[in-house]
Amino acid sequence: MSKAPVRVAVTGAAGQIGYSLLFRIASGEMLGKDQPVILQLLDLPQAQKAVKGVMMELEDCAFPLLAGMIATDDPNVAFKDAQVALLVGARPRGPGMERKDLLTENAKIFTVQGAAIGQYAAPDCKVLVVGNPCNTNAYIAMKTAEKYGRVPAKNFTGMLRLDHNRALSQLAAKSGRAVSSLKSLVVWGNHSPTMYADYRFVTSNGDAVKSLINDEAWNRDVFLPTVGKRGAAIIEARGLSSAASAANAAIDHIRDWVLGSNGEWVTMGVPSDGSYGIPEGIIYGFPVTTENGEYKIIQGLDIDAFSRERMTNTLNELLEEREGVKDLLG
Ligand SMILES: NC(=O)C1=CN([C@@H]2O[C@H](COP(=O)(O)OP(=O)(O)OC[C@H]3O[C@@H](n4cnc5c(N)ncnc54)[C@H](O)[C@@H]3O)[C@@H](O)[C@H]2O)C=CC1
Ligand SMILES: O=C([O-])CC(=O)C(=O)O
Repeated sequence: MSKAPVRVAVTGAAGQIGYSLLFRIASGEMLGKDQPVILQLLDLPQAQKAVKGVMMELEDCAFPLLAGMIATDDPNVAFKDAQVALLVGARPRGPGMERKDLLTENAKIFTVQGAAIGQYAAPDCKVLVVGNPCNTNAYIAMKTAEKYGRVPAKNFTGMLRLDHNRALSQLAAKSGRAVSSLKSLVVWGNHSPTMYADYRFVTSNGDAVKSLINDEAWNRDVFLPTVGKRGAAIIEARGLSSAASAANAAIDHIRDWVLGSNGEWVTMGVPSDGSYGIPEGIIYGFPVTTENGEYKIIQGLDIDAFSRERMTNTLNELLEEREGVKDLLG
């Protein structure tokens, strides 16, 4: 018997990430090749015509798994009974801006959407915030939804997977090992240049990649800045922020969360439970494994002085961002 469709809400459906994301969700790449989906597409009133155009193209693909679609400018409709919610819609940054410069402009979106999720989404809805600054936006949505006591705080996550994937590719190129052979990478903290891509535990076919590379200056002076500033480099090159790679990371994040990571570590921005001294509730990039629709933070990793300094630096930025939105959360 075929499975019941899963309702997937996607915001910013008319945007560039939306255009790279929706077709892959509808083709089964996110929730599995046997899982029908209903797409619930949210965008602003002025973007509804463009959303209709995207829906026409989705129709024209005749995806066997696409069991239905709606378009709306009303968050309460878009999130109704959603089991997965991808919060993409927000203003992207342009050249010369940092992601946190978007905070005041985008933050309000996430109080409204957090309230809609808190009231109308399925109680086990898995929420991924992509719109920047994504950690703090996820925090805002989580705190707002919390007031309704339905969707648990642990279900609100932010996207560090693009940073994780970027770091994997850089490590593969430097070590000469296949990207698929690399295990146990972590990206700690905020999705911003302060993030700490920690390659100390990475192995490739049983070999320690740090020893293979054997170049601490490369880690500090090339690897960390390249990964941290990759979003800006793409804006500089394309004139637009990354879209297909961001959509790909969103698919990876939700797929692993729902279908499991088979014991592999992946990076998710999740509300801290106090692990590694990160204050509870802060949405912070942690290494996790996922199984049966739940994530578990990897415990007991050794944190050396260099790592602690980096982890504190990115935490301090998140604390500052939290301070900046406290009035919104009342
Ligand atoms: N976390 C990550 O790794 C990444 C995050 N991003 C972020 O994703 C966001 C979207 O990027 P793009 O798709 O390139 O932008 P875009 O400008 O192409 O599309 C954004 C869409 O969101 C819609 N929108 C704006 N406010 C909305 C609201 N209140 N409700 C529903 N829809 C709304 C717009 O009408 C537009 O259709 C940006 O904030 C960008 O910075 C981008 C790349 C990676
Ligand atoms: O850099 C940006 O503004 C878009 C983004 O988050 C990324 O590409 O990592």
